[in-house]
Amino acid sequence: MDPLPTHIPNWWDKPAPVTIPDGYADFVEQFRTLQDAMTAAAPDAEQTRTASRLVAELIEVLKQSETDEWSQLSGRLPVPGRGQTLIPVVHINSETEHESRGTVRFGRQFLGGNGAAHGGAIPLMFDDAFGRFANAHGRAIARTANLHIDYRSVTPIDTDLTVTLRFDREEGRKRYVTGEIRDGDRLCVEASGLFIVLKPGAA
Ligand SMILES: CCCCCCCCCCCC(=O)SCCNC(=O)CCNC(=O)[C@H](O)C(C)(C)COP(=O)(O)OP(=O)(O)OC[C@H]1O[C@@H](n2cnc3c(N)ncnc32)[C@H](O)[C@@H]1OP(=O)(O)O
Repeated sequence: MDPLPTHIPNWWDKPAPVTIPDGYADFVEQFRTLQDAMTAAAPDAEQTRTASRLVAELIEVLKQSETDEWSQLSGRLPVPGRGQTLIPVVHINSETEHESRGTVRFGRQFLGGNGAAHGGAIPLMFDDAFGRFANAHGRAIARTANLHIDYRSVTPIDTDLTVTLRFDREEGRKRYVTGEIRDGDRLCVEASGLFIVLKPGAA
């Protein structure tokens, strides 16, 4: 068994504190709604031109504050989903160092087909949720080594689903986590992941 490193100098240490402007969390949520609306829409030519012009304006506004990875707001915010508009948001309702319980709702942007969530959105959700949980509660920083997903039944979009994550065990630098998604009592997904604590100096 590898000894745990005593210090983990890595990219997690790099970001400087940021100031989150008023309204930023609402903007992030609006952006997610935009992605859902985009997916659900069937605009005519006039609506397409209008939407395209407005998105071009939005891009121009955001590019005015373009910055490097260590100064951007997305990905490190104390708002649901850390301001990551690509990732399905898990809202945590209760958490201990061993178990985390919450909800997720796959919006229209995550549609795979026929009302079911896209099979790729589900591991994306678990990688982020497991990653946050495996690194929480004072644990040293670890990265995903593997992720296993069993699609037990259809995961519906636009439905509040329960998410459970469990920190199963730690063996040296290896952390094993498991999880599931349920629609009511019905099991939709079972997942497991291996996270490995970075070696000293690993980037
Ligand atoms: C607060 C912040 C909030 C932050 C909130 C954050 C939320 C976002 C989180 C997202 C998380 C990610 O997506 S992270 C990005 C996706 N992951 C990556 O890019 C990782 C790429 N891979 C790597 O960097 C590396 O392979 C590592 C770090 C995973 C492991 O490399 P290493 O450190 O050199 O480890 P190594 O010595 O080879 O192996 C150590 C032990 O693990 C085993 N091992 C290694 N890889 C595997 C594997 N895939 N499957 C099984 N076992 C494995 C080895 O056999 C060995 O076992 P034994 O001989 O000791 O028994």
